[in-house]
Amino acid sequence: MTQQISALPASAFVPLDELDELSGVLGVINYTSGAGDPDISPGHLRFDLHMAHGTAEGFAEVWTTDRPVETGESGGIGYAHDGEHLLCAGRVPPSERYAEATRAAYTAMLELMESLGYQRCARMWNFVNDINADNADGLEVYRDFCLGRAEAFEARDFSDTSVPAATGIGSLGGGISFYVLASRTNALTPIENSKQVSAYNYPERYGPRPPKFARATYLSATEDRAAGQLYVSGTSSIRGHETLFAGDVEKQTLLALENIAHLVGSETAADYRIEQHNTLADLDTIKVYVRHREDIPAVRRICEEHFSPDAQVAYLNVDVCRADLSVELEGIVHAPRNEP
Ligand SMILES: C=C(O[C@@H]1C=C(C(=O)O)C=C[C@H]1O)C(=O)O
Repeated sequence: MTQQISALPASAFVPLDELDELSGVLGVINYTSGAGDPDISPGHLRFDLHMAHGTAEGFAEVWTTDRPVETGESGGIGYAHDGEHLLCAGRVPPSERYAEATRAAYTAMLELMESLGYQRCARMWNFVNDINADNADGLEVYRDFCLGRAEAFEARDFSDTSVPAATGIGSLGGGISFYVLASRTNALTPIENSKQVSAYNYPERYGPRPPKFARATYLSATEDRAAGQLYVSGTSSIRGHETLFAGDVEKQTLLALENIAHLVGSETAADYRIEQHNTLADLDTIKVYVRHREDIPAVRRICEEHFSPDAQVAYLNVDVCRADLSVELEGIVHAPRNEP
């Protein structure tokens, strides 16, 4: 049903012990048992995130390309690019306060994107250790991170409607690790969910500066509005701007899925002149973040009722950006459905 289009980014999940057999690699993001700094010594970007409680539950997200890859490092940001897509990564070490270092690291990354000519920022992932803990000033670490990120985007003249799709999720160590996918020429459409307040418009009660991200982005290599890819941000049990069903992981999972179904579905697509009619069964390379390990079987059961049996799905036991959220999901619609 699906086919890969080489002008668009390609990614798949690969077991950690099968990484030797890869070719044509732009980047390998290891969801593994320890964090590291970005590494370009393999001739592609390699980045370790502390997202697994042991290597047995880890996996690698591998980005491939059929073009030659160049790598480099600038201001602590490691990168790999192939002339059309850039993957870059950075890390803010564990600290008592994060806003300033986050602003600096994000600014370095946005400057790098500009200097290399990859300004269409499609997707960002942010992994925040102790995300719900207070920093040294009593501000929640996630809110502290959001403050620095917002300042960096503003300093680089990113308007709210040009911020990427993103994930901001807990991690098990390493401070704040982040990586980004940006494009040189492909058309990028940021997408919002009409059932949710845009994150960048959240009221101040969620923190001094709102989280700057789009609910999804649509990336297309041609004029054909049916042929693009859809990057779905981390999505949770939020309607309007409020958390619903705190303490009920099953209801939270169902509402998060409903949010994604609406975001990828026909009604939203029509609003953005996207000629696709996706359902949850079109989502792939899905990550499901579950706060309490004991909830994973129930969440998995609900997910399996909605996703394609062919979809790659990874379950990670980490904290979520609001203390009252137990679950969050993200994924990519890699290629369009053939039927109208
Ligand atoms: C779950 C939400 O936000 C989370 C935090 C994000 C961030 O700060 O980059 C992005 C998506 C989600 O991972 C939400 O606000 O709906």
